[in-house]
Amino acid sequence: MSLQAFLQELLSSRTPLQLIFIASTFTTVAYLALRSFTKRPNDGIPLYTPQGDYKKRWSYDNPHALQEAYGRNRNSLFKIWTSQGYQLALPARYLDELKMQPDTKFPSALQNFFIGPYLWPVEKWKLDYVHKGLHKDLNKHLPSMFLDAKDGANELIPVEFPECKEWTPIKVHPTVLKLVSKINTKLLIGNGLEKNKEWIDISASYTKNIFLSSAKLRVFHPLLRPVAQFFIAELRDVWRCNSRAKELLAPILAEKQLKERGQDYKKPVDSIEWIRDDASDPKDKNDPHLHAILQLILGALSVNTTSQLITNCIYNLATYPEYASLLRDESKEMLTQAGGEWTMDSMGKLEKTDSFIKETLRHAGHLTLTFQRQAKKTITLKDGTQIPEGATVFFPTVAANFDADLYPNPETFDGLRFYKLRHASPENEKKFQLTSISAEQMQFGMGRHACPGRAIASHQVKLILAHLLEKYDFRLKDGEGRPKTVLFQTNQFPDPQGEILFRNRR
Ligand code: HEM
Repeated sequence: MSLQAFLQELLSSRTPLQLIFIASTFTTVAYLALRSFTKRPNDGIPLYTPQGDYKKRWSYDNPHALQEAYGRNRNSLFKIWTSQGYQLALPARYLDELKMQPDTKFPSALQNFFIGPYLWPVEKWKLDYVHKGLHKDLNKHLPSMFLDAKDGANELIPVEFPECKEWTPIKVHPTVLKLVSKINTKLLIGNGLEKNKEWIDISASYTKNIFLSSAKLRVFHPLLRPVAQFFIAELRDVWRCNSRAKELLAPILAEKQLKERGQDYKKPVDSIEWIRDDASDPKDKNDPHLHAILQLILGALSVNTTSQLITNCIYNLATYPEYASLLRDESKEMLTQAGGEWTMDSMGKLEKTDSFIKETLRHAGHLTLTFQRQAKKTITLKDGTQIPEGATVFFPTVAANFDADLYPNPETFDGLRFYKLRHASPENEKKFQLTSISAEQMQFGMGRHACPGRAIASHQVKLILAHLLEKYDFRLKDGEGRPKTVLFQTNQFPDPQGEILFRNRR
């Protein structure tokens, strides 16, 4: 009998008095459990509590709450209440010392953030195959990935974006999400899966469901989650997608095994192969259940991040029309120089476009904090400061992004901000590119677990923007401002319903 059926049976056969007893016992246990969950650890690290209703602010005003906290404590470690319990915010000066700490001491806390065991029923360490495979192989194969991304953009943009003879409203985020979902499936998995509508639908909806499932699970104390999980609709959807993805990947894995026995076999370049190569447990190599979960996680890390950035860029092109012609001219010039075909080299010359995208990411990155790590052992820093065993730490990226000492007039959208910084001195050339990482530029994290996909993401965003700029003019709808940014906890999403007017260029 399933747990849900058991609970229904239990409740339906009780008298009203017994039901009152069960309900009050459950409430008391939940109350005591929640109290223990929100108890502040006594570790001597100063606590900062943002003004007003700080719990509500964490969920709905997170960027400003973090900016306020950072403004008062930017040079020291401080503790802050988060929806995952108390965590430690790092000052920028500790990042260099911490960035390459080994996983045995200081692993990424991304899995904890998602409360992985409820979403992904596999041994926890096996989820590491994703980032290990990508760090090792993705950038090695960047040239062939770039060709796939280029072909994908050429072929699919005309399919996903309509002809617009007159000004036509387009819901930007769902359109871009579908496009990126197809291109990423083509370049990361291939094997025809990019043409499978069901896979594309799963890949496009998975991220939303894993975020919502973990946000809802977090409301419950860990002791209550084994029961609560069955009542979360989005989590049931995650399980359904996991098992459907397994069925869709099984024939691809079977075909791979068959083909590799052939004499002229040439191993294809795709992320399934990178994971198969790295699988230290031989039975994982062809396990469709494990591969399904790993591919869905990879999709979640790559599809939504990239499509949110492209959506925000389009919102900004419509809001600040002065940039459209500037970027269009740049892209026309570089494409002509390259003989009419984009190459990785010519993409690298799109310096103004690179700056515009980076400024968009500074203003509206998908996460307000990055570099989330968990101390498995107490870490003593060079200045004697201790990060206690078990503590989760993060860097308040959104606060650094709006720090006036780092970025003058931080609220102003200056699409050429990083272009100007890049040309301020010869040694700045490499420091202020979209994919550059430093304590002032933490949108892709830092160190051992910094985003391995940022180079391909950068190419993809530029390719898609160059195509769209060549084909369309953009503007906001009459009387409307830029579509808003939706905030929830540490996430910032471009309005998924936002519409922009597109018109074929004349
Ligand atoms: C605009 C697009 C993207 C943004 C803003 C972004 C941002 C991030 C951030 C903030 C992290 C955590 C870094 C840290 O904790 O230090 C991360 C991790 C990761 N990203 Fe990206 N990402 C993007 C695109 C991609 C793409 C296209 C891929 C794959 C092709 C990808 C694969 C990954 C993986 C595998 C990790 C985990 C790395 C690890 O734990 O070692 N990302 N990304």
